[in-house]
Amino acid sequence: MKFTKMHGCGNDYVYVNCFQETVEHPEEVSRRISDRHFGIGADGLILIKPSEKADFEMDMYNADGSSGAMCGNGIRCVAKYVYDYGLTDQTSISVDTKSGVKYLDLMVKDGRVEQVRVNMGAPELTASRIPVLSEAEQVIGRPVEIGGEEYRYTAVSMGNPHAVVFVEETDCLELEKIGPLFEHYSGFPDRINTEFVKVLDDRTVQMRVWERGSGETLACGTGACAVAVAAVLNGVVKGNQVTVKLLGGTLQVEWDREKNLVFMTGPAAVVFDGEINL
Ligand SMILES: N[C@H](CCC[C@H](N)C(=O)O)C(=O)O
Repeated sequence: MKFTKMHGCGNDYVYVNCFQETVEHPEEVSRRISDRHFGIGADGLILIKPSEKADFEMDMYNADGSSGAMCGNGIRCVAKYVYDYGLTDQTSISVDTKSGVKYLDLMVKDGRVEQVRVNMGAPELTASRIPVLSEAEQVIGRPVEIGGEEYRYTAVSMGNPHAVVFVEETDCLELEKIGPLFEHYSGFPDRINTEFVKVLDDRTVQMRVWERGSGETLACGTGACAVAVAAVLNGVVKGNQVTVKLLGGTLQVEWDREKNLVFMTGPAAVVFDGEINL
């Protein structure tokens, strides 16, 4: 199977051009190739497919083989792939995902995509639709006890579920301990992606993330969007543009309140092309 290894802010996936390749049992393939010792090493697998509804389709799998409904860093890399590898010459494209069709603007320099701006759609705040179990209609800064500790979290879906927790410090967090406790908490029926966020100033936050199905990653695009929405809702930033610093890079997120649309802008990079016998 031919593949291209790419990353968005260090959130790295194996990309397969399914206009040319056929991938049987993608869940199993994702588990195998994601292993950083016995496989290629990645946070998961992303298939780039033809689509009836959009210019392309993104079919994303986490490292544990579970299907991901949306992937912010991944969709920026899909945009870079289809332009740089000649599947399109358009700089505005649409990509269908399990969370609907997304619209992207590609910023090209010397014939290659450097940055991508993604219309990530509207944030979902209704608890039952995220889903999180809560007696409240929306979960904004509400208490939850997980692993014997109390946290305050804000629940946001960007097509996939997120729990955003504001903390004093992120560096000292033992994510490998608390991450799985959040991911598998009974109050999150479909599991959840969890972001731990430190506010740096009234426009900037830094975050770490424990991703559903992949563990700690260096960045999470949908997570950065959920964090920006949660920061505005909790009043910890001014305005509606947030700079989100992640371990692997920085994303710019804007929540257009009139249109209720979230826009994420960030980089995408190719690491190498390869071929693997599965
Ligand atoms: N782990 C996520 C999918 C990948 C999201 C993340 N890598 C991003 O950039 O948005 C989930 O199961 O919902």
